[in-house]
Amino acid sequence: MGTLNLYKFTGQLTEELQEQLQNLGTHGTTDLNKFMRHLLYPVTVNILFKKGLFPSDERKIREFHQHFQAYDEGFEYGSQLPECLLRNWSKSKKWLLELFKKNIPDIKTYKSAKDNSLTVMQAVLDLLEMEANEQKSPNYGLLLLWASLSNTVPVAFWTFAFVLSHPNIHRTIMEGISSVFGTAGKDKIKVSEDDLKKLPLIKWCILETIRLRAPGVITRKVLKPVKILNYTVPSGDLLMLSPFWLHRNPKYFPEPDLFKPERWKKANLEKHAFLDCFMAFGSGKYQCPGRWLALLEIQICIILIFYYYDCSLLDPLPKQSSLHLVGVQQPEGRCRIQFKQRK
Ligand code: HEM
Repeated sequence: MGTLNLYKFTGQLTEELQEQLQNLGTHGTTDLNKFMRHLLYPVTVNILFKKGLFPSDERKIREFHQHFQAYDEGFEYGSQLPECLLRNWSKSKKWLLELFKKNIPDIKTYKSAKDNSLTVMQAVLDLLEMEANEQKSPNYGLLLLWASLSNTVPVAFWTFAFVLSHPNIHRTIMEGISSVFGTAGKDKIKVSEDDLKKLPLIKWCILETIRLRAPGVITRKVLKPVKILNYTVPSGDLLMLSPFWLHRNPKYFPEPDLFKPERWKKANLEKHAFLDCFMAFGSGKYQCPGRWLALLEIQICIILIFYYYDCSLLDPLPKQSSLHLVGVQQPEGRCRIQFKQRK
């Protein structure tokens, strides 16, 4: 998932996203959060684990959504409290673990029809086999599933909502997409690394969204006493850093509360460097390994939606919920969009 292999995902992501968008129909009104889940759950699962792992049967899709959402919503408490206190959360966790237990043999032997490359989960399974730790495979599967969906879906939601609530930015993005891919049509398009480079505003919008909706805290347990200024923090204590508040410091991000994608012009994104003090993906050894894939997935998602559909927001930009400290901020209340296929 590093930057070297990243663009090998471009074709797959474009195809999977187009497949899902075909189910959307020609026009309609829908809840934006639900829309993003229906688009990104199958795409992410089919790419990271194996094509076809995401169910195609209506009832099973509903079951997956219900259990993943219950697991995601309860994660902060569920990962710390005894499971007997959180029956529903525990039930959904077991359901998801069972899904992986059942499918791991198929994931292991899966071969892509196009090339022989491994999926991300296959690479994880190989490592577990080398470490003779295979009994933990379903748990790693669930970790990868949660890490890949729990932040990417709300970031895609917010990016879309921010762009639609800034008409000038929306217009510039639409013009950019038309200049690269031609006027809208119903035909499938291919998205290349070069095309993405011609549309930097989309990437800036995603990063600006992540800056504004960054995780509340990132935590580390102190293993050896550490001196910070005049304090010595003893081992066993927890040290926390808040990307959310750091990103609101005007010293590092002038006019921090405004959605200003153009501030990302200064970042050397070609060299894969973010702006100084941008900490939404953590830092150091345990920095998010999926960060470049997440950006790529959301970029392509935005390009395709705007290429095929004219969209508008039917509700004001929702507030962010203050319930979650871990992970990016979730929206509070409904936010509907209207979409109509472009001719
Ligand atoms: C915009 C979307 C995303 C955001 C904001 C995000 C953010 C984060 C953060 C803050 C961490 C903790 C870093 C630390 O402790 O220093 C993390 C860890 C992780 N992320 Fe992401 N992430 C995103 C998308 C993804 C995706 C798409 C994947 C998988 C393909 C992924 C896989 C992981 C994994 C496996 C870890 C655990 C790393 C470890 O503990 O060594 N993330 N992410």
